[in-house]
Amino acid sequence: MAEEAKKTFKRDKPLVNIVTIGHVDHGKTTLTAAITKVLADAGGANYETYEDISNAPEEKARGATISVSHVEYSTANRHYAHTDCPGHADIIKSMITGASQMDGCILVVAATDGQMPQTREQLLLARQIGVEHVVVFINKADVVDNEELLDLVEIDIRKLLTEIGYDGKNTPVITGSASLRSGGRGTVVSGTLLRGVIQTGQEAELFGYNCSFSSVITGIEKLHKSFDQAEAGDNLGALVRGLKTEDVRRGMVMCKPGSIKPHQKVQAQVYVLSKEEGGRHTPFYSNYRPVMSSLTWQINATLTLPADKELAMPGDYTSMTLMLIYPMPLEKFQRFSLREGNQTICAGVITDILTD
Ligand SMILES: Nc1nc2c(ncn2[C@@H]2O[C@H](COP(=O)(O)OP(=O)(O)OP(=O)(O)O)[C@@H](O)[C@H]2O)c(=O)[nH]1
Ligand SMILES: [Mg+2]
Repeated sequence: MAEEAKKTFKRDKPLVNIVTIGHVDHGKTTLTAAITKVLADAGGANYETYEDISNAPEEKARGATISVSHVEYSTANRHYAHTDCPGHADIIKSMITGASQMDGCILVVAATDGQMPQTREQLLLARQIGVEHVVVFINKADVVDNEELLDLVEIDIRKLLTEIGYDGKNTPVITGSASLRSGGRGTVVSGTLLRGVIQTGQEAELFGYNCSFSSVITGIEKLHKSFDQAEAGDNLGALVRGLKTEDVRRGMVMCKPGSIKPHQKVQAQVYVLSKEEGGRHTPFYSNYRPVMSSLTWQINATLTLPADKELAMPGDYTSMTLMLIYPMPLEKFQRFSLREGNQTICAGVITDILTD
């Protein structure tokens, strides 16, 4: 199929030779497959699966045996011949012995590891053999929920690029997840199943932040394997149809349609952490506006103390009303905390849902 596909491409655009480089297991082949998938949906490629690419034949080039795969695709302005090799040794061999001069490389760096010795070595070689252009893809962002860590990886790579002689400041750096490319099939949402059972084929609703979407679960993945069903307690990725990546936001809840509703105003019982427990040193009053954090969301909420309570002291136990800036997934008996900067100042539980 790949051979046939190549014949159908018109050579009416400039041809660019590129190669994926990066440390072992950082996701070069997954990204290569993802690019063909996304461009296949746009009409510029034939989708080549991870297996198509990784089972590519060995090749003899200038005396060395290299396990190498070539894929081709087109964008609006260019036609690409993309080389992907497994592991450090094959990448090095292919860059040195390969028949065509590489115009550019995609440096894949897993956010979970950051820069590794082979990242540096391959980038240095790319520079030495005259590869002019580099695009960095910081991969596996789906398993890093710390924005600062992603920033650090980016800063570190820019530093490395500059050190090696590339324009580290202006090199395009893209952060994402090659394995969660959604291209047409839907979007993968990840999280923990809190209760019940889900099965593929079931309808689901996603909501939060004043948005709500109806969808169908078309796939369930746990530890990189596919399943038809998942149970409470499972950490999973669910492929949901018809949603775009930008529709989904951390903190949203996916549930059986109508089973949980968003609410904006609640009554709660709250324990105000004492100074010794890391809480505030001073009291707070009604109309105070901390960040409310529950499940996986965090948003601002305005609190109102009971009429007979002028202030809440560290160490107090009090009821309060909370008005959130958006309706969010909230249920009676749900736990939450109130924060101020990085500091937890109250721990609470919802005792009632209120309507205005
Ligand atoms: N969580 C997560 N896993 C990923 C992502 N991309 C790739 N992986 C996983 O990382 C592992 C390695 O991915 P590959 O694409 O084989 O990595 P590679 O860089 O081609 O590895 P070599 O060819 O052996 O050097 C696989 O188990 C992938 O499923 C991602 O975006 N997120
Ligand atoms: Mg590979």
